Amino acid sequence: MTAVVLDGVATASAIKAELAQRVAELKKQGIHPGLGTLLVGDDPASRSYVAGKHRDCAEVGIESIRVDLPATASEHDVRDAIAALNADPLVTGYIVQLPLPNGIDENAMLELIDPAKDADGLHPTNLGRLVLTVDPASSTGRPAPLPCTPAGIVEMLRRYDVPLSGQHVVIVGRGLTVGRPLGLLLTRKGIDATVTLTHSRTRDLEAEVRRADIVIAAVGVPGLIKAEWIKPGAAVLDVGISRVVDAETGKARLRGDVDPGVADVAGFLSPVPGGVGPMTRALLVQNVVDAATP
Ligand SMILES: Nc1nc(=O)c2c([nH]1)NC[C@@H]1CN(c3ccc(C(=O)N[C@@H](CCC(=O)O)C(=O)O)cc3)C=[N+]21
Repeated sequence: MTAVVLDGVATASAIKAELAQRVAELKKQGIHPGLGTLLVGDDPASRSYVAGKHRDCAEVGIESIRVDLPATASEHDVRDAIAALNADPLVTGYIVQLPLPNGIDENAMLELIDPAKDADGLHPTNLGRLVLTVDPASSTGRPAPLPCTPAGIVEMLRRYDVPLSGQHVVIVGRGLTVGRPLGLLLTRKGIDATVTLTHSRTRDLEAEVRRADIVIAAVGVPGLIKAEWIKPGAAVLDVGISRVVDAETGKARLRGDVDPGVADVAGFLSPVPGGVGPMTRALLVQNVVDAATP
């Protein structure tokens, strides 16, 4: 058996085409969404992600405003940049690219973001709203922005008709941007998955993964999830991105958390690259467009 590939590039393109139409309508009403990015330091991976986000904005027809600070920037400099983004009327939503350099308190910086401009859904107010909203159908007012990777994962599963209600999802990794908010999102009413949230101290990871209808791996350990761990037909979504040097070619390449042999056992596979990464970016643009929509 060979898994159906969950194609994040094609799915993200479809979402961006829908967003481009919404943006054209907004512009007719004089509303111009704009994404700001704040990048501190010169990590090449972070640079390439930020560049991708600006390309997506151009594709959808929204402005993007890029703020880059050197690796030597102080926490005070970062605070000033965040205050400027909060005040800039051209920036209707923005992100602080993580990780920040050592010595800068990430959580303290996230708290400084204006929650109304929080395109990543990582301000404590918006994370709090994610916790508070068990049933989105019964909540009133503007929905809080969702963290982009969890939202992208759910959107991908929806568009491929992978059932979630009552299904057992095993998440590998408890990080701020993926595992923890994803567990909250998947257990909402209307989605209704059952979630096991595993991490580096989980006693028997293999045994947990074997029980899963859906496995979502977001830890950054190349090849951690083995084919023998996967229930035949299960959906496997790879969210890990590690840069490794290929033993044969000597070139740097991307490796996910999922061993390639999983493709022979799984029913669905979201690969790296070309899976959840592009979906994350599409849902970021969606958050910006949503925030600008009256
Ligand atoms: N505040 C904040 N928000 C984030 O959403 C955020 C962040 N910080 N820090 C880092 C992670 C990582 N992340 C990715 C987004 C897209 C791809 C992506 O498009 N990946 C392509 C390939 C990219 C490549 O070739 O390097 C793919 O998987 O096909 C990857 C990684 C967002 N993150």
